[in-house]
Amino acid sequence: MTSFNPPLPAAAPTRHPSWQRLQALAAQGQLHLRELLRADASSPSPNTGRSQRLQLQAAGLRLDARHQAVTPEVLDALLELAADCQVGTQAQALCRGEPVNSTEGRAVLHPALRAGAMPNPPWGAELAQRIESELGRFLAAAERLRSGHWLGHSGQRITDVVNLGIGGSDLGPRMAVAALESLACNAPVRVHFVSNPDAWALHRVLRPLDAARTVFIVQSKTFTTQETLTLAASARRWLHGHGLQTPAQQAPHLIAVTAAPAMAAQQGYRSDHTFGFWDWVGGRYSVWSAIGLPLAIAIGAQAFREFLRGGHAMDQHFWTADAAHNMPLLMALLGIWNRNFLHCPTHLLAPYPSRLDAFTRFVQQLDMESNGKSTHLNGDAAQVSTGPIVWGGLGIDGQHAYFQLLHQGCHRVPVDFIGVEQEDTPLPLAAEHHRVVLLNLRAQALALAVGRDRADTEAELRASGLSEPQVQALWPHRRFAGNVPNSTLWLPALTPHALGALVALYEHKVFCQAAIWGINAYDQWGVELGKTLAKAMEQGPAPA
Ligand SMILES: O=P(O)(O)OC[C@H]1O[C@](O)(CO)[C@@H](O)[C@@H]1O
Repeated sequence: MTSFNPPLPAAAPTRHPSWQRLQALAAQGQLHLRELLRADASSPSPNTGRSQRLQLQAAGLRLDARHQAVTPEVLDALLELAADCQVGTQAQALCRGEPVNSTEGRAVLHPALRAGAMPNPPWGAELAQRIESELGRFLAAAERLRSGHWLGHSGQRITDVVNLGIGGSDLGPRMAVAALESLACNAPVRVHFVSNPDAWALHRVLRPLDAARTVFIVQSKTFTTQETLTLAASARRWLHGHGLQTPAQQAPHLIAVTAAPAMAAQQGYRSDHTFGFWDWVGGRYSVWSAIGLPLAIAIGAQAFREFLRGGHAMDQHFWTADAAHNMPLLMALLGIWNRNFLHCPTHLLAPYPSRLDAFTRFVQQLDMESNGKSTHLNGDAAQVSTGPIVWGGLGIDGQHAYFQLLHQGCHRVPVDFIGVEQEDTPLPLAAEHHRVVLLNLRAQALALAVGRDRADTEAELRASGLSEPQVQALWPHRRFAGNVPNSTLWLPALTPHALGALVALYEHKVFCQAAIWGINAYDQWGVELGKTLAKAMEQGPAPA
């Protein structure tokens, strides 16, 4: 830790008049979403009204937030809150490399990793040059593996790469490789991921592999994470057991990615097989750095650069769009309305494309490790609820599992649906699959918003021929309260560019919420405690 220098003495947002106005608006009670949507449809000024303000486009993505339970007055007050909390000023401080991670005295500059040859970068040309040089190094390694120029000890071409890492050193590249499977499945090298030090997790992956054709990438920002080092030691033992006994024999089969290259060197990793990043890249924001190497191997250097360009396109939008048209800011503000004023403690992510299955787990770390905080930057205990519990999974599967609770349970759970407009699967009936998927997404989003009221339910039961006493006995069980806030994000297709934009969108959303709540999104002292205790327990009896 270099210094303790909070750039802004952020305190509870409750001090702002806009917060109090929002409280008053929430206390007044709001129209049911059914009514809001009816009013939208009959609005004399559909181009300036609620509906228009809740539909935005950015970096090729489309946000439809018309199912959010906000009136124009609420939207105005939320925008005022963003202005009061100086979200824009805080975003500029981040880009200038100020130590916005104030408890660790660190800058937070992951947007620099995806900025390419941006003119006059706020973080300086020298840093931009260092980033480009490391990017060039690891992309060249990815291409050498893909083209068969990176050979194993016995001169054989590499067919399998196994990523060993956990948390941010696993979730980002794992999610992105799965999301871009239409590119990855044609790769000349298969990419596998192991994060869990449970022996079976590694054994399951290694069982069919040929050691002479396998490369391990040991990914760890700190190079001290016990889970990853346990896996790495076991991988080396496996190489040894398959005839690669000396360090020289093992060297072509081992790559390290870390912000602590000296630690990797101490453990015997060759410097030309070590790729670096910097302490100003948080683990959960590191997929844009050399931590993205498995992704680059799976999709190739050109497509990886396209992924970076997608992220940068969202950055440009975030930095330049005015507040009312700013997609990450709007998502953050709607989340704050749901969390702090409608008192929804959880937030569901429901991607519908099966290739986005791992996206929820990725956002869980991004959001919950960043905004799971209860201290304002000025040291005060949190006066407001901060990050929600983020959960979910593939929407279609959820429909047949936990969506019942969303429709008729006692919790109000805001939802982000995610869909793709264009399907690219080479199956004869792919268009029909896509139609069914989208139909379900749209039906769920609408059902959650409007529900089904007593009159409609009664009418439906009467129409089915039931007697009046039967209708009266049954309607409460069939009623859906609705009024569940939800948004749908549309990707044009599952491309590297769209995925990059989607990831950056959620990163900026998390940033905006932290800026408003006045918390540090970039430290994680809670998980550090568990690590320290595990080490202490290894050395002696468990502390009481
Ligand atoms: O990359 P490392 O240093 O192995 O850390 C892995 C993960 O551990 C954490 O520090 C805590 O879980 C995460 O923030 C990080 O992504």
